[in-house]
Amino acid sequence: MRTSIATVCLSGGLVQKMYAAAEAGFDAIEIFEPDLIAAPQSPEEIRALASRLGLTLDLYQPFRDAEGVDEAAFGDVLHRAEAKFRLMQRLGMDLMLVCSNVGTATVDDDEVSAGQLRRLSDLAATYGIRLAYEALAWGRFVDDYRRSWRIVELADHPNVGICLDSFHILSRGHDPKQIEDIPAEKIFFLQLADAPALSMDVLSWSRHHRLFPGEGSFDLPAFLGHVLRAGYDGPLSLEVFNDTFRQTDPVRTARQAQRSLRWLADRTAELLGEEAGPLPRLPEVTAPEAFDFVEIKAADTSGVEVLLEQLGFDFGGRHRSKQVRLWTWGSARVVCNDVPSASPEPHIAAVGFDVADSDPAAERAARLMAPPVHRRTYAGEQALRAFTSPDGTEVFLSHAEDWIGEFDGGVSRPDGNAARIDHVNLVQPWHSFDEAVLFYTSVLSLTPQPTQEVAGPAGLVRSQVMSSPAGGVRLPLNLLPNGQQGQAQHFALACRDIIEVVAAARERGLRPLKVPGNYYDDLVARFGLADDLVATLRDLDLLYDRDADGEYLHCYTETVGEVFFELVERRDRYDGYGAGNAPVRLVSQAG
Ligand SMILES: O=C(O)c1ccc(O)c(O)c1
Ligand SMILES: [Mg+2]
Repeated sequence: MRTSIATVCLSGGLVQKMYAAAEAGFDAIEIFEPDLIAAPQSPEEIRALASRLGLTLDLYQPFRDAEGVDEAAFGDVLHRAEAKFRLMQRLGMDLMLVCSNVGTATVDDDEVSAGQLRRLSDLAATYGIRLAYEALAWGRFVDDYRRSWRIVELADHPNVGICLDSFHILSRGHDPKQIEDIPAEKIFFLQLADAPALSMDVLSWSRHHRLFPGEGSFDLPAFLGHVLRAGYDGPLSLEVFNDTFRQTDPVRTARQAQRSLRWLADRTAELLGEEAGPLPRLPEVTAPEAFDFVEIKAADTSGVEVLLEQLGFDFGGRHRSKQVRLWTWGSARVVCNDVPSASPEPHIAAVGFDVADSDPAAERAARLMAPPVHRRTYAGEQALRAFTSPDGTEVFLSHAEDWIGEFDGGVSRPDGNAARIDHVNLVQPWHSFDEAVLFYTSVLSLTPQPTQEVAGPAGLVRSQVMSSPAGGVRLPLNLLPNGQQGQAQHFALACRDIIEVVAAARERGLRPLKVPGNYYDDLVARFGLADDLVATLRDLDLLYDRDADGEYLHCYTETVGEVFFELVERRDRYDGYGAGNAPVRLVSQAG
């Protein structure tokens, strides 16, 4: 599998982009013309650098407004093209992308467009250059790959084929299955991009919001499956126009891009089975169905430990060699760590996921270029496998049975209300939110749920949950408004009877986050709950939600440093997070 990336995906100057692409292991790049024009290096220097870096220059793009024009205008097109063919010769390149006319087309006639592409191909052939014709989703007349293919077929020239771009096809809802009817030798190039589901004009969607495969909501494995079934064996090239990636570290973006292709190849191979050919597979990992532990770090974790005890956790002992203490409540395990770290404030530093088999899971993470975490272990201690996620939280692949004996704690008291970790909510920096979605999708096989937005007093909070098929692991990723980062990560503990748990916790001194009276008046109006239930909710500062699947009762603790806790009780098959209550929480927390 040859991998390629368009320079438009990365920030920086052309040379910087090339170093980043090479560093991330790409075989090739597409040169996006504005990058070359702005570069201080000559085409010969760029060519030599590519060769030194082991990159091939696979596509020069884009050449615009070539076809569907009147004869006078077409003379100018040939003139403009010839200058580009000369430039491509200096670069040592032989494939140019011609995108469907968006600006100057006046003739809506396939025969005319085909004739012009044929003449352009004749000229290209004299320079040893081939043309890949791409239907842009907003093309003036040609905005559908089936039409661009018909025109290429009519042009009937060995130097013209088509370029397929997943964005233009999937954003318009065009059926990609008919790609299989195109002869492989006529698919000259393949560009891949994902995108979030948005309802907006396709041009703005394409120029600002494209994502790497696995980060959005297009079905890229199915799409690539059709292209490979057609027999395409050229490079898989990423072409992602994205406002965030244009301003973040190109080396990191390029690695993220390479990770996305490795994930995509694996998913497509899975889908195609025998037909997949030489697509590289990743070691298989079944999504974890339980959290193993959460680690909280702080210069002083005592405030957190007081809260844990009030909630109902038992002290699970000190670690044999490390300065960490364990707290347990049912299958919920929290490790408190006083070792100095990035922030002195209490924060979630690590999350352990109970994966069925940690060796292949770790091998898979390594193949996906997840940075490994090294922690000192002593003789007789379990060397746990861990990787750093994009936001810096360490992700452990672990089983409590393997490490719990390293703590000197006693047995927890029996508790009919024993909790388990229901979800862990991690705040994401704005520049790595999409990368985090791909990280958890690819490394842990979690599935992204639809994005939600919640209004808080300081701005909108964007939230996307990554979850396992049976809902045992739920990982809401939150993007906070500007200036609110570094605040308010939390994890939720699910119990059987929250009313009993909160009443007991209050006896131990817990003060849940205060909920305003207006909220309970509204609950009565919305759900018509019985008076005594509303009185209990009000008394205990419990929040409530209900949908067709069941009910959700929950409450929050106050925030200590950067963390707070949530208690939840899911009734029946309720699968949400009380999103409607989030504005109330956010205002209370802003206090
Ligand atoms: O947005 C554009 O103009 C544009 C240019 C070249 C492409 O390959 C493409 O998909 C979009
Ligand atoms: Mg394209």
